[in-house]
Amino acid sequence: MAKKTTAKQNTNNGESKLKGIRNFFTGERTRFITGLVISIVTIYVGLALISFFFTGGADQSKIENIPLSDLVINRGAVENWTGVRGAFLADLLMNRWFGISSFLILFFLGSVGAKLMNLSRVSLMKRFLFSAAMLIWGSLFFAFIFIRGYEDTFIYLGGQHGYYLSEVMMNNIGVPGTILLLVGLFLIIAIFTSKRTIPFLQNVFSFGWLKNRLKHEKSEVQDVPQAPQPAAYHETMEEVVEPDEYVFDTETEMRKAEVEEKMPEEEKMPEEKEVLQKNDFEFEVARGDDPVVGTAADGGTTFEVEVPEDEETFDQSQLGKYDPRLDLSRYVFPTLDLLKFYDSGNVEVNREELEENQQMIKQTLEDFGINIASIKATVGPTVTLYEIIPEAGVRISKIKNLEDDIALSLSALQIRIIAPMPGKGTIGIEVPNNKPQTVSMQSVVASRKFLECTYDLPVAIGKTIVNEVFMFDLCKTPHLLVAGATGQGKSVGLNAIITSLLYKKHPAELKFVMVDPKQVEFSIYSKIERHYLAKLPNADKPIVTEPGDAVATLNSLVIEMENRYKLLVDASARNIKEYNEKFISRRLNPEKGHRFLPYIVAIVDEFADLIATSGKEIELPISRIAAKARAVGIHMILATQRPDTKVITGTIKSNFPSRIAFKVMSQIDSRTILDTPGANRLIGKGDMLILITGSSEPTRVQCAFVDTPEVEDIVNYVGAQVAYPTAYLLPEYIGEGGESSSAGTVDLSDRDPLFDEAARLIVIQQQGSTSLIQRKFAIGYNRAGRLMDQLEAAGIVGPFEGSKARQVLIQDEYGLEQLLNSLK
Ligand SMILES: Nc1ncnc2c1ncn2[C@@H]1O[C@H](COP(=O)(O)OP(=O)(O)OP(=O)(O)O)[C@@H](O)[C@H]1O
Repeated sequence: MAKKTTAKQNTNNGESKLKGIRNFFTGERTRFITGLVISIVTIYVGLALISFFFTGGADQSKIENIPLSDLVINRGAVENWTGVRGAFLADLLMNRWFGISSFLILFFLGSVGAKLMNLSRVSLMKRFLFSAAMLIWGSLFFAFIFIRGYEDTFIYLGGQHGYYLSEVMMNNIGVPGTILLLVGLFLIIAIFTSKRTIPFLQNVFSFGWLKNRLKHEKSEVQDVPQAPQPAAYHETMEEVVEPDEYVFDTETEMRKAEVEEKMPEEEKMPEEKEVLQKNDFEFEVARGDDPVVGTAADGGTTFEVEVPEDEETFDQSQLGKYDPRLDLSRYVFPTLDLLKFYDSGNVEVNREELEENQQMIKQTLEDFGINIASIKATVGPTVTLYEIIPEAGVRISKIKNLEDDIALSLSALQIRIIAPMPGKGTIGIEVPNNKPQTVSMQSVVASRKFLECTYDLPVAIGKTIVNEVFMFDLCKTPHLLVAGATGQGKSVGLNAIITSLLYKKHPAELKFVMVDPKQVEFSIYSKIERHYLAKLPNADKPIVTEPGDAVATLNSLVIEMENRYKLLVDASARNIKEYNEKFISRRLNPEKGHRFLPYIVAIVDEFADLIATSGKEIELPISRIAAKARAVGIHMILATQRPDTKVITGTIKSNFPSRIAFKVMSQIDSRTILDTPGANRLIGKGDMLILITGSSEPTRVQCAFVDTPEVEDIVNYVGAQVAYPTAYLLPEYIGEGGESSSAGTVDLSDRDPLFDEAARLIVIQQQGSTSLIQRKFAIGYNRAGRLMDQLEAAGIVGPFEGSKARQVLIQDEYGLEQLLNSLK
């Protein structure tokens, strides 16, 4: 047995070493260094090639037909700037291989270096195919052009490769055949390289350019007086229409189309023939494959006017794909070394503990008259699952009732019985390990499962009982309710969710709305305001901490949701993914308000406090977002310490099918969150039950641990990089009373008319409660909240204290009247 354990440990050690080696080679640092080395080598070879043009002749006799080993001994004798190795390499590449096309090898190597250093995001496969094709073509081309001069020069511009190839071609298909082959190959390469090639060729082959020129000349010769045109129209046309140098360009076409649209109706009358003639070529281009359509007889009505109006026909795909990351194209994702490594990724197995526990479980059950047919243990990071098969005839409910007895016999704080295990035909007993292991965020973020996942909003939150990384797609969840008693790992869990997303999503693709009434949980993320946060236009802080601002922000999110729906309908897209795909392929017109839509994840911490202070006012936007926002990429995470039914109401529950429960104090709380007991039997410290929409049973997961210094390192890393000019601005929300939402400072010179009355009420009642003001004066929450802010600014009440009423700082009416007088 001992041998077996040692063997297993050895295997584990071996695996973790292998993992370490793999991590080393795939790590950010290694990639960067490799990229740097490749770039330096590229520059060196580039210098060798350039030098070859000047020194190749002198070096020729010294290096030709001499092996490199002999040359190295003869160090220093060559003139090439890069020494004997450079001279040899340049001679090899230039003369013996591909000639001057060899620079394309450097082009590809440079691209590899830049990609590894994260300086560019080109597709290496495309670069490789382009470089390889042009290398062969270029070599053949230069050899063919300069074939006569080969004997008289030290430099073979096409290299020996091109020289032999062009000789073979000329012998087989003759000079004209070789020229045609070269032209054909060049055009094929150009077609694969640029989307503009085909329209360009269509224009050339249909002699469109010639017709344009003729028309242009004709109109000049006829010298027909120009119809009066609006200045703007005239100027723009001159800028856009250059028939002589005409190249197909959809962007230009669109601009022309707009100009046409701006034209007053009478400007388009048939008598202004020259205008139409001037525009004739536009129809031709719009239907490049059908030159007949573009005659003046068509009346010049179709393309220019219709395209901008009909979203379906808007198509700028010739411009290539829109890159949403372009603004922050240098953005570098946080590296894995910012996270701490707490565990080896492997669970340590304590055989003695396992056997002892098995024995005790068996014994306890036997004491209650339950015999077991078999027992099997699966060791997780913090909990071990013992699966038992009782002998025939045992009632399951009987075992379920023994939770406390088994816990007592195992001296365990909490055990959880799952009877029966879904889909397994066994009964599971989860027992906490004596030595629980911390699951580091590093181990889940660096896992292959996470790195290779293709979820839209991937969250790797921890490890299951079988030590597998547990992941879910927030897009599918689509909203999440997180609950757990204080100190059981809720904040760490929220940070783990945010961290996962930061490791996978570019700032262009994701924005967070953070609501944090405790004021301490999310303040750390302020540093990434201009990268990842969304806020109200006039909010001075990116993290929402005041209930009034929370109401305004969530209502603004509802407006954002509605706006996004309008865009989706306009684009005939069913969801944000389809919409963004259309936008990226430039089939949506930005001038009609279309834009790339980032996902928005709204995280509301201490939701219970907000419900206590704002009640329906906050519940309403939350319910609307939860019910509808999924399709437009807005997802919500609600977290609360107090999972009672007043907070997690039926409406909230029905809209949040996915839930996470950390340890809670009672079975009732567990039922409130998960609809089943069990969360009360968790062991804390990140131990949780996750119910993801679609699954009937919650999964037990040990939450990954991410410490505040780690989060700090990540936000510092992100925050130090180039950012957008501002946070993502949500639409302005006009609150009750017609005032716009504001999180700015309070102006006491502009007090609410009810200010004095409200102050008296608060001081007489000695209760700093917003809802009291609301009730007494029959006003909405927003106005009451603003009044409370003014009372705070005047020093009548203390600061916001979560669910508790504010402290009243003025003890009697006399003191208050004095203060009110001083404000006048
Ligand atoms: N996943 C985890 N792994 C290991 N330890 C954890 C984990 N999560 C939390 N802990 C421990 O529990 C402590 C409390 O966690 P956390 O601050 O997340 O609790 P909380 O539920 O947010 O509490 P509160 O609601 O009072 O803010 C942490 O400081 C840490 O020591």
